[in-house]
Amino acid sequence: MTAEPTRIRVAAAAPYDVVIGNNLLGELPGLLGEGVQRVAVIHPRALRTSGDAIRDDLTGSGYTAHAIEIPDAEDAKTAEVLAYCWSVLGQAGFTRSDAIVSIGGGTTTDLAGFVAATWLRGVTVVHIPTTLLGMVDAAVGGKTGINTAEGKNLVGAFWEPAGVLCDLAALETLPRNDYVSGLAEVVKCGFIADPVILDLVEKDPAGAAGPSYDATEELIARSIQVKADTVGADLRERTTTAGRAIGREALNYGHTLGHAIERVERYKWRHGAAISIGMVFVAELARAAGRLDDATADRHRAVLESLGLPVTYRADAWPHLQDAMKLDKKTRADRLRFVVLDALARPTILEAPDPSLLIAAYAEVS
Ligand SMILES: NC(=O)c1ccc[n+]([C@@H]2O[C@H](COP(=O)([O-])OP(=O)(O)OC[C@H]3O[C@@H](n4cnc5c(N)ncnc54)[C@H](O)[C@@H]3O)[C@@H](O)[C@H]2O)c1
Ligand SMILES: O=C(O)C(=O)C[C@@H](O)[C@H](O)[C@H](O)COP(=O)(O)O
Ligand SMILES: [Zn+2]
Repeated sequence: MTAEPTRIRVAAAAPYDVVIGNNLLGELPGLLGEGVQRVAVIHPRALRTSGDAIRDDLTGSGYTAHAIEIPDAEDAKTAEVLAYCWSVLGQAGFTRSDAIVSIGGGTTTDLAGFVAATWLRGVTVVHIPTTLLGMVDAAVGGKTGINTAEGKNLVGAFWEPAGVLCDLAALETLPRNDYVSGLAEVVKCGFIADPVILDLVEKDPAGAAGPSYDATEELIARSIQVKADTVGADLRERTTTAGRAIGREALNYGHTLGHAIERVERYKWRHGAAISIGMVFVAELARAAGRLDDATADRHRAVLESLGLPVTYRADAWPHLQDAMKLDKKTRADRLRFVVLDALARPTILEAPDPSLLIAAYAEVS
């Protein structure tokens, strides 16, 4: 007997489910909806076999299925790859009643989501994330986009999927480094909203660093719930600061410095590794600003290090990182804005911190 999949609803304008389980392909036609004739399956080379299996399935169900193979990892999130996808869709005659399916990690779902948002000003997309990071974060919530030389995700759109299918079997083939990178976003959800996540990781960090941990499914479901609740309350990241409450920006915890590191590394680093350092940095920043207690600040380094994630970066990179942070999406005019914690699970915004605080915080991670 197969266990029933877990379903987490995302309260978008058109609400959709994130489904967590095994063998979920049977759900795909229902998500594509009525009237779809052509489906483009966008996947990286590493997932060609899975892409082919989906196309065979779709063909068997009467669709005309096209493959669009894209480069691996961040090399997919470029204007050139976007234009290539548009040209395949154009040549295959894709209309507004046709659809896109993405299968891959967060880079694939970000790119494919943006293709769907822009083709004919928006067509249906279903995401099938195959990395931990894709399942708990990238495929959920409708942020799509690409990088430019100037910064991470600088061009994009909000475009919600019709559904997200997380087949846990995909995690079995994921390289350990990529699994651990996804755990950075899981830990992020623990710090900003659901501390039970931190308890589950701390109970057995060596076990938690792989998909066969007995709490893996709970970690995934809890993280998706945090993401679904947060985006459901602020789909377009419009709640910046209303009193102490912040909206979707909370999900950007650790990303101000993290994205800057990714740019300095010319997008060759895994996202989660950069975000890990970014979270330790903002914990130190909050501590230096007198906002966060020592125990919670120290807990960041301890939990991330216990998973094998990096917590330090090159001291000499600071000027370049500062430059990159100026183009962070939370920045307003020349005022940097950081998501920090006032306490565990109490995210807020620290606006235009004194440069001495930034230098002190960076000294702690370099
Ligand atoms: N849109 C959002 O809300 C959001 C949220 C978080 C992160 N992101 C973005 O997600 C991206 C990172 O995603 P990622 O960490 O999944 O990286 P990724 O997409 O580069 O995947 C990591 C690697 O794993 C391979 N892979 C994927 N699935 C596999 C599987 N099942 N078995 C074996 N190999 C597999 C890929 O080919 C790649 O080499 C970043 O660009 C980041 O900016 C977006
Ligand atoms: O969904 C969100 O909102 C997030 O901030 C989630 C992040 O983990 C993710 O990396 C996102 O792509 C960052 O968004 P950006 O707008 O800072 O590029
Ligand atoms: Zn992220």
